[in-house]
Amino acid sequence: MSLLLTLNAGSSSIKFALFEQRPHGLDRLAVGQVEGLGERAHFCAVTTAGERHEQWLDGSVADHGHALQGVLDWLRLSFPNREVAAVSHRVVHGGAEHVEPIVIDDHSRAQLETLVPLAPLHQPHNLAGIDAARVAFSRAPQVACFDTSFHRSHPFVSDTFALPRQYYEQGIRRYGFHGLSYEFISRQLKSRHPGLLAGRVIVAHLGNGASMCAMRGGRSVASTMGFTALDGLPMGTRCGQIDPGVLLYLVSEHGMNAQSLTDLLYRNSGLKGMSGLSNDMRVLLASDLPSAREAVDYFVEQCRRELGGLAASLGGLDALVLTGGIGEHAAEVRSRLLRNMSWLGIDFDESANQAGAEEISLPRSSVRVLVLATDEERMLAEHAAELTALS
Ligand SMILES: Nc1ncnc2c1ncn2[C@@H]1O[C@H](COP(=O)(O)OP(=O)(O)O)[C@@H](O)[C@H]1O
Ligand SMILES: CC(=O)OP(=O)(O)O
Ligand SMILES: [Mg+2]
Repeated sequence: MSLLLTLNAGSSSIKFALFEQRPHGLDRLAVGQVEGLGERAHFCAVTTAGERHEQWLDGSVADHGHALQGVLDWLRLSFPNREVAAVSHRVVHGGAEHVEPIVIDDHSRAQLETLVPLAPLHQPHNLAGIDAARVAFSRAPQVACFDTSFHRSHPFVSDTFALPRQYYEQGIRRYGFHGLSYEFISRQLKSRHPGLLAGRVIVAHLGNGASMCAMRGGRSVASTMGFTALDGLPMGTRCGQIDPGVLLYLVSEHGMNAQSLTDLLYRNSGLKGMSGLSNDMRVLLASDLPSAREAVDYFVEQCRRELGGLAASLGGLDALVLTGGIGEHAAEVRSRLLRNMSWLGIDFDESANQAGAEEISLPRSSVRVLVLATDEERMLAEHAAELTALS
């Protein structure tokens, strides 16, 4: 049976998962990650059978190539004589063109490079992962799955900014991101809660990157993220929605340029910038620092505003799904987000919320509130299986 490898490459880490194509579907064989790229890299993989493999990788400054060599070595050791039939990559930006996954060739690889300025925190690393995988797994097709594709169903009003039309034509649009996560949740609704799929649903993907997606009939009709993955909700290190006048002011009065603004808005803002402590929600919730409390307050406030805005855009709400690291695990954040929302039809059950139940709305709530685990890796594998079966 063929193996599929999925890669989600970030600036300092590569997360991976290994799947096997079986007649009944895809079985996950292992998950792992290589952390500390650019410094001393650490490899860790755990098989579904429970075997754990950890090691420090050789090489003074380990890069994406070293990391994938580590994956290759582990594969040879743990799954001898098994060939990887395809490698599936999460690529954050696909622009206006890519409405579905593709098998990468030289032409598409070059085209994806032009989108680096639109996703500086992700795209360069996604492409470095692809380049390294083309070397490490030279016989396997490389599949790119885009975070933006799921949102290409946006109507024009959710896809544009209020700029002269020529900018829209030039590609300055609200693309939206976290599409693999939303697609997975949409498929989960279809299989587990089919009655909800046709309705008006908001999915909140609250992780280190955070966004919300308004869906109708399981398709995206609006998202809080825009041209880049900076807009909308505040995130671990990103600012979220900001008055563009602030940026003009920082350029004209503080002498900031594109590079210093990129560092400020992508790497040093959000929960980390506001708290001066950490980008990690767990650390902030456990802290007594007033700045940590303010950062969480701001996060919750912006989530509530966007929730109300997207519900208005949908003309009402049938279900809210919470997912991502914070959405799935931070009961306190969920509780603060859902409190005093009866006006929107949300009445939640605090004990079900604290207990980690899948459904946390009360029977009288006209909006059903679900906590569902997302799985971007499985979505990557499913796309690669579908695409390579066709080619
Ligand atoms: N038990 C928890 N309580 C509160 N926050 C949590 C918990 N587990 C994870 N998180 C938060 O989830 C965020 C990471 O989300 P995740 O979706 O894993 O991010 P990534 O985008 O890196 O995949 C971090 O802010 C982390 O603190
Ligand atoms: C698009 C995005 O923000 O991704 P992540 O959550 O992985 O940072
Ligand atoms: Mg994420």
